[in-house]
Amino acid sequence: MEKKSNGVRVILFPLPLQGCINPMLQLANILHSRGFSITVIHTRFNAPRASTHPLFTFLEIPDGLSESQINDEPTSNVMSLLAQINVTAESPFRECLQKLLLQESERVSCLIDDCGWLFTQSVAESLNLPRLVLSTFKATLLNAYPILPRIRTKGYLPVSDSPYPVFNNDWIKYTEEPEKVSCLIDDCGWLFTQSVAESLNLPRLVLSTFKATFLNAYPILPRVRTKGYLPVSDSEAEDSVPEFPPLLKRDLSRLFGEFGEKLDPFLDTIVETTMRSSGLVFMSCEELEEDSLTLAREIFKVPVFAIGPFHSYFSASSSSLYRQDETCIHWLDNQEDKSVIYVSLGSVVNITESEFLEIAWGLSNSNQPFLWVVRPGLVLGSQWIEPLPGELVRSLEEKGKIVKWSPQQEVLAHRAVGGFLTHNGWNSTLESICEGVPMICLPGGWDQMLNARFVSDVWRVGIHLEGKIERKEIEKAVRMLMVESEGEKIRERMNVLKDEVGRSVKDGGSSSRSIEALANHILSL
Ligand SMILES: Cc1cn([C@H]2C[C@H](O)[C@@H](COP(=O)(O)OP(=O)(O)O[C@H]3O[C@H](CO)[C@@H](O)[C@H](O)[C@H]3O)O2)c(=O)[nH]c1=O
Ligand SMILES: C[C@@H](CO)CCNc1ncnc2nc[nH]c12
Repeated sequence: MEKKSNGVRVILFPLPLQGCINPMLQLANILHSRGFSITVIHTRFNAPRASTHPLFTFLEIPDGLSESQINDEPTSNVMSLLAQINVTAESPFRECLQKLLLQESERVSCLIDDCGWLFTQSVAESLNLPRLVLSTFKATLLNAYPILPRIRTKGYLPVSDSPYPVFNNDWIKYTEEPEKVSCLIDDCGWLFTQSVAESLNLPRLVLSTFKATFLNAYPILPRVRTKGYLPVSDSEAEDSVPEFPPLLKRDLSRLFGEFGEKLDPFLDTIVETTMRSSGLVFMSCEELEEDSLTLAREIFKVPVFAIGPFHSYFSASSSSLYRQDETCIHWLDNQEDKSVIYVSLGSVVNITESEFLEIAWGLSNSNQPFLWVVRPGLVLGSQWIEPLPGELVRSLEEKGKIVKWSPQQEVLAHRAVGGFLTHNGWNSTLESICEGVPMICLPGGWDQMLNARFVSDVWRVGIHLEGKIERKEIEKAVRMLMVESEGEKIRERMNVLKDEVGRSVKDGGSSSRSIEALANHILSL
């Protein structure tokens, strides 16, 4: 897939959340494999690890967050963090981008080097750089170069073969400078980037890290909130939201959380700036949501590219912000095929202590082996797993393994994993589909509510817990998915979906074609 540099640089600016950094770096890998050079501008908070991406240039900007916010990892209270950083990161971002574009305008005009260098002309030509030669000899001598070989062989002298020196071309990388910065691609959660890009005359593309169906709902979410569906009565809980299928009314309160009308100006800005952008990129594909992608074109009236999921080519684990506990892979190696339920609620969802205990008892009682990511800070008011009583820890350790952070994609790809109890963040949902792992859905809020509905009600590749974090329900769902015949049917449907999505990223598949179109679009900007 690797292509020669095309002399065009793209600037990426992820939101500083694990769930947003992963798709942005996936996009970076995809574009780099098509010949684009990549610069990633990022905040100090949740800075991606540059060392795992040596081919990209990373530029850090200050973000105005306090030391305690930066060190209080992992992220909690996403909405307020985003509200704050969307104010404080604006001018550092503008300055950084301005400086970058200024450098670009200082073009390198030519190379002047000594006539004694043998390789510089071809190097310069291959990079389209004019070359001038400096002779440090009297012109008479250089003039004689064409005839010197003839003089030497004329028989005036006895001569030995002179070996040619070997030159190392490694340092020619310096000429990567005269390239064009073609556009900015940043997260749909940034509110100020469209205006900054416009003021600098730089085209901007938007990356949605959500399913297209969810971004499509932004224009109507304020109306859905005020429509009077909330609070939802028991008799209406199962009804679908007419404006927003396949969402159910019972999903609405968790979707909006405590933010209410404070969300409206964000949603307005995002819709309006996306419409002014030069294009919209989704980490998604036609096979998963053809209708929503068509609708996105109608709503936002910009070119839309669905370019994923490319997880099988570029693992999301490489952009992990936290140290991954590799011992889980060894542990999985000792488990039977498709016997393990993997449990993870992503990087931002929080649960209460009692919910935590219910999950623990549910897993323990299910009698299935499990691998459970308990992120430090997952349980409100606790550092890590202290709320678990000692006897429970011991019984958990017999059957399962608890880690702080896993190499999730490798885990999902492991032959021993047969199910995923997930919060249905869009990344986790896609990774699970790519590896053909059926799910148990426990969404925490926001887009997760919608993703879970698709998994359980539309694609029917998972079991929905319907928010019941109760030991009996969890035990029942785990056994249903992992050992009962119902689980077998779900697994079969998941294998079909996995294959469809897998075809999309192969040569000629819809995502591959869409990447081609995106690359051409960027080159035309
Ligand atoms: C807990 C854990 C996570 N991960 C990786 C897997 C995923 O690529 C990524 C988590 O992304 P998501 O599954 O989308 O979840 P999350 O961090 O909640 O993501 C946020 O951003 C997502 C994309 O905007 C949203 O869909 C979610 O609702 C939002 O909360 O981190 C690991 O590699 N190891 C881990 O142990
Ligand atoms: C439901 C809450 C956690 O309890 C996560 C919402 N997650 C998010 N909320 C808003 N913008 C986001 N961009 C990426 N993720 C985002």
